[in-house]
Parts: sequence; C-alpha cells; structure tokens
Amino acid sequence: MATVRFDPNDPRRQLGSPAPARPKSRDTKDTLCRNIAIYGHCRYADTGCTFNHDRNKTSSSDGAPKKTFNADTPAFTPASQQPPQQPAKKSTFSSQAVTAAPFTPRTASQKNGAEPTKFNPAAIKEFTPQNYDLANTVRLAKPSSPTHRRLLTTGQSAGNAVAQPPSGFHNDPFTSMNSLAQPLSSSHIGQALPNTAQYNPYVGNAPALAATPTMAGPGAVYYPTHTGYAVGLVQPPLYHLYTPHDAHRQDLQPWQRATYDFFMPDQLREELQKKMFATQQVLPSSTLPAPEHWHSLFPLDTSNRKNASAFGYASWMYKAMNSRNGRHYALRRLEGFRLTNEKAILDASREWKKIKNANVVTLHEVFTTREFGDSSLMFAYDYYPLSKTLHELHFQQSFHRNTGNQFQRHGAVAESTLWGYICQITNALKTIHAANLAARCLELTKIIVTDKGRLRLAACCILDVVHFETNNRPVSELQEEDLVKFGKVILCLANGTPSVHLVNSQMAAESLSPRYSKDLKDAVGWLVSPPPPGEDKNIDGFIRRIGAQMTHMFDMALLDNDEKVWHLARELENGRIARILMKMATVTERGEACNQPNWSETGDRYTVKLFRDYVFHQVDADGKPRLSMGHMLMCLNKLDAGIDEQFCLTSRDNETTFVVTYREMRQMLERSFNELVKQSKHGAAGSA
Ligand SMILES: Nc1ncnc2c1ncn2[C@@H]1O[C@H](COP(=O)(O)OP(=O)(O)OP(=O)(O)O)[C@@H](O)[C@H]1O
Repeated sequence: MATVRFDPNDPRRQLGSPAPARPKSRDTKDTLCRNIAIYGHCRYADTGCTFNHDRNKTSSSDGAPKKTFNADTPAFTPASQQPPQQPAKKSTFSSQAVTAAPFTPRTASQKNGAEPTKFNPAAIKEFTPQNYDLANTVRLAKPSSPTHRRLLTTGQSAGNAVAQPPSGFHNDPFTSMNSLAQPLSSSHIGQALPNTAQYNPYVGNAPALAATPTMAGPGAVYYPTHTGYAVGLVQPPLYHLYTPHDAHRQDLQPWQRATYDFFMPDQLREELQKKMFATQQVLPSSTLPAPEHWHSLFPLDTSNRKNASAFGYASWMYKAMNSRNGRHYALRRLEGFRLTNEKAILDASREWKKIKNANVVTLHEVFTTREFGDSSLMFAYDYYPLSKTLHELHFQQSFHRNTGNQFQRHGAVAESTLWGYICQITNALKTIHAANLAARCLELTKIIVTDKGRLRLAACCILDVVHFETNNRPVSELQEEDLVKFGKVILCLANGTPSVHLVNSQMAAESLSPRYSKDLKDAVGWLVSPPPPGEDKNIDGFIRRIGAQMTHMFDMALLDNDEKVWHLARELENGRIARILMKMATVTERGEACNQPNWSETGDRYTVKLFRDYVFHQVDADGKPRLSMGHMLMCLNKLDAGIDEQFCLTSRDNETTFVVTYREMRQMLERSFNELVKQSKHGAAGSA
C-alpha cells in the first residue's frame, strides 16, 4: 500500500484521483444517465455528457456482457421499465395451503361487498381531548441529577413545615414509590392514558390508533384523504428508541465522557418532543371554521359537555394558528355572547394585555365572530401545549390501561406542592392587583398546569368583558373576593373535594390541621376568613405572612434555572456539530455540480467523502460496523475546531492512504461548500 503525504498545493496531484478503480473496458455510453433516471432528461445530453440518454437502449438489452455491481451502477428506476421475464418459479407453498381460505384484501372485499366506510366529516366529534398526563410523567420519571432530585423532593427539604397527607388519600396505583424507580417506557406512557375513545396522542397500539381516524400528526394536512387508509393516523415519534445510557458514570475516568453527557436528559427531551408534536397537530377535514386571521382550529376541551358555570356562557377552547405571524394561540370561545357595547372589549382588554407575569396566561386579542353559526366572543391567549387544568390533574377520572380499572384520583395534594401553588397564585395576584385589576375567575378549571408544578391563571379578562355593563362593584371588593376564591382552591386540593362539594370553607380550613402544617392551615384560614377588625385584607398582607415559603420557592426557581442553563450550554455544542454535518451532507454524494458531471467524487470533495467514511462507516477487524458515537463526536468536534492533529484516510480500494490534518480537512470542506454557495442563487443562510 502506498502512503502519500497529502499536499493540496502539489502540482503533481491529479484532481479527482484516486477514485475507486474502474474496469478498463467500461464504456459509459451503455450506462443510463442518472439525470434521465432521476429527472427524465439531461441538460448536458447535447453538450458532452457521455452517458446513454435512451432508456430503451441499455447494456443488457443489446446483449453486452453483464457488469458487476459497482459505485457507477445507475440508479434503480422502477416506474417505466418492464420487469424482465423470469423463468416460471417452482411453487414453495405446502400441500396444506390448498385448503387454506382464500386471502381477500380488505379494500377489495369492500369493493365487492358492502359499501366502503366513507369518511363523514359530520360524524366528527367536535370535542377531542388531549390527554397527556403531566402528573404521571412526573411520578414515572427518574430524577436525572442531584438538582433535579432536590426539586422533586421539595417537601422533604422544607423540613418541619412538611406533613404528608395520610396514605388513605392515595389509592392511585401510579403513586406507589416503586413506580418512581421505573424507567419511562412506552408502556408507561400508555398506562398514563385515561380511558377516552377520542384523542390520545401517545397511544401505542394500532387498533386504538385506527379508532381515531380524524386525528393527524403535523404532516397529515399535506396528504389527501384516502378511503383505503385510516385518514391521518397519529404516528407519534418513537421516543423510547433513543437510549443514550451506554455506560455507568462510575466506570469512567474523570476526563472520559459518556454519550449522554453530550445531550439533554431523556425526560426533558421527551417532554419537549411531546409538546412540539401536540403543538403541530391538525385535524384533517375539520369542520371547524377559520374566523378572521385564525385557522387550523384544534379542540382542546376534554369533554363535549356544555358548561356555563364559569362565565354564564358555554365556553370552548381551541388551539389555533394566527395567519399574521404563524404562531399558535389558545382561543377561548364564549358561545352565544351578544356584544352590546364595543367599549367592553376595548377597555377591558387594553389593561389585561399589559399584564406580563410568569403565572398568568397572557391575553393577546379579544374579538367577536359569527363564523361558528352564532355570535361568539373570542379571547386569544398564549398557548401552552399539553397543559391541564388543576381539576383535570387532581380530580378527573383516570383509567388504568393494563388492568382496565376505572378509578377516581383524589385531590389530596402533598404540602410541598400546595406551597408551590400558593406562592405562584400569590405572584399572579400581586401583579394583577397592582394593576388595579381583579382576576375574578379563580377556579380549579381555569388554572392550568403547563409544566411540572407550574401554574398559570388561564381565564383572566373574560368576566370583565362579560359583566362590563352590569358590574358596579369596586375593584377593592373584587380583589378581596379573589383572596377568598384563592383560599377555596387550595382547600379543594388539600381536602380532595371538588369545589361544588366545598360548603363551609372555614370548617374545611380547620380540618387541615392533622394532615398539614400549622403554617399552611393559618395561611388558608386567613384567605377564606373575613378581614380581621381594623385590618385591610389584601395580597400584600398575605405575602408578609408567607414570606418564608416565598423565599424557598424563589430558591427553587433559581436552582431550576441554573440546571436549564447548563443543559442549554450543552446543546450549544450540538448546534455546531449539526451545522458541520449539514455541510458535509451537502457536499458528499452530490454527483453532478458546478458544471462537472462527477463533481462530488473529485478533488477536495473526494477527500471529504473519505473523511465521511472514516467518521461514520468504520468497521472492525472482522468487517463489522463500528458504531462508536464517541469517535463520531470527537472527529466532528476536531474538524470544527480545525486542529493540527494528523490522521489517515484510506481510499475504498485500499490502494492509497492520505495523511491529513483536521485543519486541512476543514479547509477542504469549506472550499467545497463555498463552491456550492457560489453556484447557488441565494447563498447559504446561517452556514457560517
Ligand atoms: N392557554 C392554554 N393553552 C393550552 N391549553 C389550554 C389553555 N387554556 C386552557 N387550556 C386547556 O383547554 C382545556 C379546556 O379548558 P377549560 O378551561 O374549558 O376547562 P374545562 O375543564 O373544560 O372547563 P369547563 O367545564 O368550564 O368548560 C383544558 O385541558 C386546559 O388545560
């Protein structure tokens, strides 16, 4: 084997060599031009392209000897070519097959017999739940880092102030500590699903998918409906196939890295992917209207029950895309609302749009529409994928998928969680009251949980618009009422009682004492009681009472933030690698470019291709693939840094070896990519 020192300026260096050895007798005029195979025509047919441009004239048809398969074998083109005549094959069926029932494909039987089931948009249930269970994810997930563990066990770290609710309150099989130790798998995701025949984005079995013919993943809108298929089946990403846990930390030296050191934690990645998937979901053949500049409406309600208790009008939630900026929003529709005074919308929404608080869902727009067949009032809020109301999270019926048992989950919540909720609602009310507004709609069904333990008030402004003309109560009174409603929400969660069953708040507050700390009982008691004589009851007074818990919550939030920034910093590295990979993929195997038929196989590009082989296509001594992600990441990082370390590249025919440095390799890649940039019309945005 000859070894040559690679010198890009060597005049003797023949551009394009060494290419894979080709048979001397090779005659390109017999080989079907790739452009014909791929595009149907070749622009260079009349200007020097030496390949065959006649589909009917191939080397096999004119009796030329058959070539062995090599890199120049023309692309496979199934469309227009007749299959060659095969000699009749001996049947391999056993004698038993004679008595077997004839196979009838489903679509065929539909044609011959009964009418095929036609897709009927009228039969679509308008309301389709999104039922990813945040609570279960939290319980099933393994704490991934000490900081994370600390976040999960806030109750314990709060010391004496913490008291767990009695065990009898939790008859939910998911809440056993064993489940905490189990890794998250697809079956767990399945278990976390409630029993609903409607929408279920993470369902794992085909029949259940087929039962949701109207739901679709992000791409479904691009595919026409087809009666042969269940339309737009949901195909969630295969989160569980990615298992980066390949080594134990203890087995590694301090300077060594495992694959998962380079990527964000599994649980975080999976949650983000699920949220993206939910955000992009569409309803193909939807009958929902597209009011004004809103389109792709997708129902978020989990039941089709009309409920007017919160606002006096039945309300429905949709995810929708704003065609002005391409972003997703949550639209709340009040059915049958007739606007009599336009000032109601203008005055109320002006103030609410200014409220920016981490625990309030921001309002963006209020408008009326007749697109739903009635006069509806619409509120556009920020959209938080896969969020659940406090009521859904802590009270709704769930379904155990493996055992088939229905069970009621009781709403008794751990004290640490309750303090988290209290601090966040306090934070929201502080901003709202400071702006001389009142939240008014403080209910379990109107507070959403958008992440683990993360609350947001989701229906602000609505009652201000609806009661604009009839409300003559001063804001201070409404703000005081906010505090009472706040106390009732916490009482419902602490006692496991839905709000309709909470009759006497003060008695309920008293009953907290054996199960929860005195601090909690006092705080909630203060909220639901009338103001003490001579004292104003306002949110500032409440903040003074719970100062210790607020600082603890603040500390937790900072720790959480530190962890997220750390993960973000790791992803920065991956961004660099992704960019260099894209450049390599753009250059290699490109075939014709820059007016050269074999551009990607010659010059710098050929060396880039060998480098690609060196990084990704290595084999061990037995010829088996060597799939060391560490090797790949190391090579790409060195290439990106352009260091002076030397390494060997061997041609595929093992005839030639180059000794190159990563710096030279990087220059070659840059040169090749820049050639393409020059040729392209618009350049490559963001490729630097
Ligand atoms: N801003 C938002 N972003 C994403 N989802 C939201 C948002 N606001 C509400 N949701 C979701 O929409 C669904 C329906 O909300 P809604 O407030 O109508 O609750 P509900 O339980 O149906 O109450 P009601 O019985 O009063 O209609 C809930 O699952 C909730 O999590």
